[in-house]
Amino acid sequence: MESKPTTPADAAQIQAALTDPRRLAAVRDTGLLDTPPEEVFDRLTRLAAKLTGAPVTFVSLLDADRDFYKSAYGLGTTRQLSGRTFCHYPLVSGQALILEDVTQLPVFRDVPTVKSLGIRAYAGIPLRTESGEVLGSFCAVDFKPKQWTEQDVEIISELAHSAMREIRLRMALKDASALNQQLQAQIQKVDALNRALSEMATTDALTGVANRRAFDHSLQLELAIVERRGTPLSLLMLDVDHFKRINDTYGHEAGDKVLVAIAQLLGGCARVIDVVARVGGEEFAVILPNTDAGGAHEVAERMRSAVARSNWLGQPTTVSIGAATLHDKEDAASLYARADAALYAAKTAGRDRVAMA
Ligand SMILES: Nc1nc2c(ncn2[C@@H]2O[C@H](COP(=O)(O)OP(=O)(O)OP(=O)(O)O)[C@@H](O)[C@H]2O)c(=O)[nH]1
Repeated sequence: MESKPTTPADAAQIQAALTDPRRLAAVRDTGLLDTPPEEVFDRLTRLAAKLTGAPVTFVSLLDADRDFYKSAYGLGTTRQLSGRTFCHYPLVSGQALILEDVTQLPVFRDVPTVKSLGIRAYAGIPLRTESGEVLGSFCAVDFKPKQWTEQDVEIISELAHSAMREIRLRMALKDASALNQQLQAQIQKVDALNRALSEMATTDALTGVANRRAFDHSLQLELAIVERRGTPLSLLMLDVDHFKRINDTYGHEAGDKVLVAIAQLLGGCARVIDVVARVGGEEFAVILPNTDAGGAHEVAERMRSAVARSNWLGQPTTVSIGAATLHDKEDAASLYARADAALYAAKTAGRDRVAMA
C-alpha cells in the first residue's frame, strides 16, 4: 500500500513546523534528546525490522535543525541527521507517509537521504502527543522499492503507539518527580515556619530565654516529675535593682542591652536542665530541678555575684534574688508566691542580695 500526499509540504511549511515553539518545547520535554540508546526503544525498532522485513527502522525526534534517533536499527552508528528528511513530511501532514519507491515521486526523489543513504522505500508514522504536537516519527525504510502491506503499516503503527506510550510515561514520571521536589520544598518551608512559630510561642523575643508561657509549662512539668520521683525542686525569682534608674540615665535601649546581658549570664550560671525565663519587664525566674534549698542558695549567690561583677554601663548592675524550695504537696502558684515574697524581702533588705523563703 502507498499513501501519496497530493500536495506534499513545501520547505516553508516544514521549517515552520520544525521550529514551532510549542512543538519544540514538547520535544525537549521528553528529556530524550541526546540520550543514549535504550533497550525499551531498541526492542521496538528491532521488532519492526523483523516483522516488516525492512532493513532499517528508527524512532526519530525532530529537533529544530536535526533529526535525533532515540533508537535506530540497521543505521550503524548514525544517531542524528540534519537537512531535509522524509520524517519532515508526516510532521506537517500529521498523517502516515507510506512510499513504495521514492525515486518515482518528483518531490521525494530530491530528499538528500535518497542519495546519501540510498533510501528507496519509506514508511513513517507520526509520534503525536495527547495535545497534538508531533514529536517525530516511527519509521521503516528500505534500500530497494518495497510494497508495504497493510499488515506492515499496522505493525509500524502499533510499535509507534508503544514508543509514544513509553515517551508519555517518561514525561509523567518527570512531572511527578518535579512535583515531588516542589512538595518537599513546601514541606521544608512549612516545617521551618512551624519551628519558628513554636520558638516564637515559647521564647522571649528580646533575650532569647524562655518566656512566661514556657516558664509556666516547664514549672508544671517539673512538679509532675517531683510528684513521681520525690526529688527536690527550687525556684529563683530575680529582679534587676533600680532598673528604672538605668533606663532613665542611659536610655531604654541600653536598658534592653542590660536585660540581654543578664539573661546570658544567668544561662551561663545554670545547668542544662535548669530553665531560665523572663517572666516580667526586668524580672527573671529560674527553675532548678533536683535542687534543695542549699543548692538553690548556692546557684542564686553565683548568679548575684556574676551580675554584680559586670560592668556593662561603666558601673555595676545588681540584682536581688528570692529563692524558694518546694514543700510537700505544694502547687506552682504557692511556690511562685513564696519565691516572689523572698525577692521582695531581698529588695527591702537593701538589694544586691539573696533571700531564702
Ligand atoms: N529597657 C527596658 N525597660 C523595661 C522593660 N520592661 C520594663 N522595663 C522598665 O523597668 C523598670 C522597672 O522599674 P521598677 O519596677 O520601678 O523597679 P526598679 O527601678 O527596678 O527598682 P527596684 O526593682 O525596686 O530595684 C521600669 O522603668 C520599666 O519601664 C524592658 O523590656 N526594657
